[in-house]
Amino acid sequence: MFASRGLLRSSRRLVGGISSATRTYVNLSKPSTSVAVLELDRAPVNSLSKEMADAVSAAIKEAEGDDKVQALVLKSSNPKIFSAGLDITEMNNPEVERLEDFWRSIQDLFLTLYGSRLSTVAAIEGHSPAGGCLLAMSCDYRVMTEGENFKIGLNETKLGIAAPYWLKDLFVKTIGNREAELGLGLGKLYSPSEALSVNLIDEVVKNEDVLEVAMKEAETWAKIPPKGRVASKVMLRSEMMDELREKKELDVGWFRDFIMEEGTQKGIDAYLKSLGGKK
Ligand SMILES: CCCCCCCC/C=C\CC(=O)SCCNC(=O)CCNC(=O)[C@H](O)C(C)(C)COP(=O)(O)OP(=O)(O)OC[C@H]1O[C@@H](n2cnc3c(N)ncnc32)[C@H](O)[C@@H]1OP(=O)(O)O
Repeated sequence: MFASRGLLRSSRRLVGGISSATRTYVNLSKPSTSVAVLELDRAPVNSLSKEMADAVSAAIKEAEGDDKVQALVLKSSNPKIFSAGLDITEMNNPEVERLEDFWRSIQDLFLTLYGSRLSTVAAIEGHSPAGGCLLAMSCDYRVMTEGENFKIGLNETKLGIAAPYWLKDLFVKTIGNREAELGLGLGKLYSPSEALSVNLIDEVVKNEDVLEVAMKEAETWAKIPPKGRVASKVMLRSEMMDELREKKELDVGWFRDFIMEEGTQKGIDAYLKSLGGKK
C-alpha cells in the first residue's frame, strides 16, 4: 500500500482487492506484489507542466518507497496519446522564475525516472513526441502500440528549439550516433515500426495487449535479484546523471536564455497556434 504524500491531492479506492490511489495528474496502483503501475492522467494530451512533472516524480518516489516493489509500468489514461511532451504553454511568453522552476522540475523528473532503483517499462499508448519520448527513453524497456499514425521521436527542431545536451545524450545512447544525427536534425517522428527498426522501442503490440505485455515484462524484470540488477543500472547510467547533477544550474541558464530569445518565442508561438487549430 502506498503512503499518501502532502504534495498530491489523493483519494483511495479498492478495485477487486487492489489498492489504488487517484491523484491530480497521475494514478498509482499496485496490481501485483512487485509491480506498480503509474498512469499519466492530465487531459487532454498528458503534456508535462511543472505540476505534472512534480506529480510524476513524487509518484515514482512513492512506488520506490515500497520495498516489495521492484518494477514500475508507466502508462497513459489516453489510449491514443502517451504524452505530447513538455507543456508548450510553459515556454510561451513565460515569467522567468516560473520558466526556471519548470526546467528544474523536468530535470528532476528525468533524474528520478532514469535513476530509479525500479525496473521501468513504458507502455507507450499512441503518440509520444519530444518530452514524451524522453519519458519513454528514461525507462528500461519500451512497448508501443501499433498504428502507423502514432509517432515517437524528438521533433524539437521543428518547433525552433533544440533538445538539451542530456536528452541528446540519451537519444544517442538509445539509437546510436548516426540515427540520432538524422532524428534530431530533421526533428523526425518515427512510426512504431520505424522506431522498432532503430531500437527506439523494444516491441510493437496491439492496442488491447499493451498493458498485459508491459506487465509481463515488468514481472520478468522484477524477478531478477535487485542487488545485481540495480548495480548494473547504476553502472550504465550514473555517468550521465552525475554530469547533469553537476551542471544543473548551468543547464537551467542555457534553457532560460534559449527560450527567452525573441526568435525562439516567435517559433514557439507559431507552433502553439498551429496545434489544435484553436490557440
Ligand atoms: C539549451 C537549449 C535548451 C532548449 C530545451 C528545449 C526543451 C526540449 C525538450 C522537449 C521539448 C518538448 O517536449 S516541446 C513539446 C513537443 N510536443 C509536440 O510537438 C506535440 C504537439 N502535439 C501534437 O502533435 C498533438 O497534440 C498530438 C499528436 C499529441 C495529439 O493530437 P490531437 O489531434 O489528438 O490533439 P490536438 O493537437 O488537437 O491537441 C489537443 C489540445 O492539446 C494542446 N496541446 C497539444 N500538445 C501540447 C503540448 N505539448 N503542450 C501544450 N498543449 C498541447 C493543443 O494545443 C490542443 O489545445 P486546444 O484544445 O486548447 O486547442
